[in-house]
Amino acid sequence: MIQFSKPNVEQFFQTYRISTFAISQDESRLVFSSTLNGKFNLWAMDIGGETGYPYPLTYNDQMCGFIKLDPQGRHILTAFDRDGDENYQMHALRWNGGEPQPLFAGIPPEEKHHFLHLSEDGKRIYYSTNRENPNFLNSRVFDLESGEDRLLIEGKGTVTVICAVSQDEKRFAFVKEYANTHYVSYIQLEDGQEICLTPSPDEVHTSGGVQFLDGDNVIFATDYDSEFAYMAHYDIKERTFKRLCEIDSETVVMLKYHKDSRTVYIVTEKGVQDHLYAYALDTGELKAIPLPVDILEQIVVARSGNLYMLGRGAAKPYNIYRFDGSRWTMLTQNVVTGLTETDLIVPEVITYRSFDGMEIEALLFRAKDETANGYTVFWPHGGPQAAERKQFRSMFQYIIAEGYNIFCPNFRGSTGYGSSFAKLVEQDWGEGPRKDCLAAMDWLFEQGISSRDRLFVMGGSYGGYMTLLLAGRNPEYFKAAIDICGVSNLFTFYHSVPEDWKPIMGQWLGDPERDRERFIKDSPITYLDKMVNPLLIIQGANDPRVVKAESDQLVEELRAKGRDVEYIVFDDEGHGIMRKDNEKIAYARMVEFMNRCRQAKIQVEK
Ligand SMILES: CC(=O)N[C@@H](C)C(=O)N[C@@H](C)C(=O)N[C@@H](C)C(=O)O
Repeated sequence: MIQFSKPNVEQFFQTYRISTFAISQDESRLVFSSTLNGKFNLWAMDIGGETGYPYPLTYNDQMCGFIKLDPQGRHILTAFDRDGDENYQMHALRWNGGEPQPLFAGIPPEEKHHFLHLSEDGKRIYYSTNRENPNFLNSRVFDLESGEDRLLIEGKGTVTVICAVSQDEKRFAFVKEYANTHYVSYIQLEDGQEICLTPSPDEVHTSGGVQFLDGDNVIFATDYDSEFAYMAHYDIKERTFKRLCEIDSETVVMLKYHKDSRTVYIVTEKGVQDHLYAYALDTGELKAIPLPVDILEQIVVARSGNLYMLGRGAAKPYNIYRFDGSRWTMLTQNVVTGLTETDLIVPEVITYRSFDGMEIEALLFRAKDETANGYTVFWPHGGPQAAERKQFRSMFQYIIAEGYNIFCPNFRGSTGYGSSFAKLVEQDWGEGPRKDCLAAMDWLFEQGISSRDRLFVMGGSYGGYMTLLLAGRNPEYFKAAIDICGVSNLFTFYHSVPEDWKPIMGQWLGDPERDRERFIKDSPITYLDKMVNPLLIIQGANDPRVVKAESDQLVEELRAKGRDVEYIVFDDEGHGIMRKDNEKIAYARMVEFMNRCRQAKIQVEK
């Protein structure tokens, strides 16, 4: 029989990313933002038949923040940033695409818009912006016909964002954010009165995802007085709060209401996987809907009741699906060219005990016997209040096909394991989570999966920070490390984050004056002398979250000491690597770097 050679980096990157999508009101047209031609652009597919063929709508090669189709099919509303700077600015496009037209003329490059809602008649856009209020944001309504742009909600005290609009556009919901684990939703009434949706705004809790059932009733997700967020109801007339639907050990992360059938679609997260349910408002019946993916990124409920979903799985790239009440149809055929799902690796979900007895969940991807090289890549995730989940990553599948195992611990601070667990990283970036990583490495050694000579550490953003901190404090545990846009210095990071993150920095990370000693202890740059393992550092020049200076300062210091540091900067990237040509360069360099380090004799004191 013909023997095919093993897949190379090219093959894994024939898949594309999809970041968001929209469906036309008559469900004949799907518009999505994707790297189908290598860089993010908008694409359309006519899906009146069972499937369609994608055709391009833009050629500006930029990420978009949202897509909204005019209900009468006159135009498309969207927002683009510039090469990863995350300053998404609203634009309109002709229905059949072309050159995007800015909605606001002459605005500065640092202005950004978060779209929320387009009125039923397609005339008014509700959005939040940093214009005139860079730290706390303002929410406004822009009239597309008259050009009037009116202030609705002024952000005061902390970041404040509009999150729902009643059907008659007289009442608005907005959310005040104090931390990733503390945000509170309110309703603004016609007379300007503000009503908190939970019994006490002073209790630390989350409440968000508000949906108006009608002018007087809203549903939302909250963890008020609970470890896991549930669906709650608020009656504005009666001023009453009620728990409506709780699902054991699952966190409600998204709600979508379908008015005609009085059904709420509930998305929950539980550890490394998502779940979907249909909840009947009139009977309280809750039905699980089996999913064709592990992770749900976005759902849209059409007027007909059809569900559209963007999702991915451990061995399934991003795809958009339609659910007609009985079966899912994959509308975008995004697969790894030439491979089947059985050629790809799905992870085992394992648990291990950490230094203080806490149980930690982790994903273990094992390379196939025929390709395994005996080495393992240890991947601390970003966020830090995110989790590594069963989400397709071309990079992972490529590295595994090259023979490496990958291990991803959901250390304390990860989401999906309850509110208290997520809070454990707050103001403790470098101690508890790092010790969870060391306990995971010890577990890998005890199980015979890896050893100190056969382990690499690699991560992005907070994961890059943890990689660098481990390299500085515990270099004897592994051979070499790869940092992708990681924080190197908590003092400079604190001052360089986007202006609208500043109100939450104290709760999230701490205060550089009050917590000076801890900032020094938890900054990787404090440990230059011990940072002796070879390092590969990758950075986007336009990253607004972890700015390039974070990588520059570390590279400069280490090179001055004569250390083995490779440094790659992508001029057209922001926080992470999004463009396919850059992905191929970066991931091929990672594998080359690890292959080189495997051969080299590296002396780290054990
Ligand atoms: C609400 C919000 O945006 N909070 C931010 C402070 C936040 O948590 N951002 C993270 C998603 C993030 O970008 N963190 C970096 C450091 C990362 O690890 O990716």
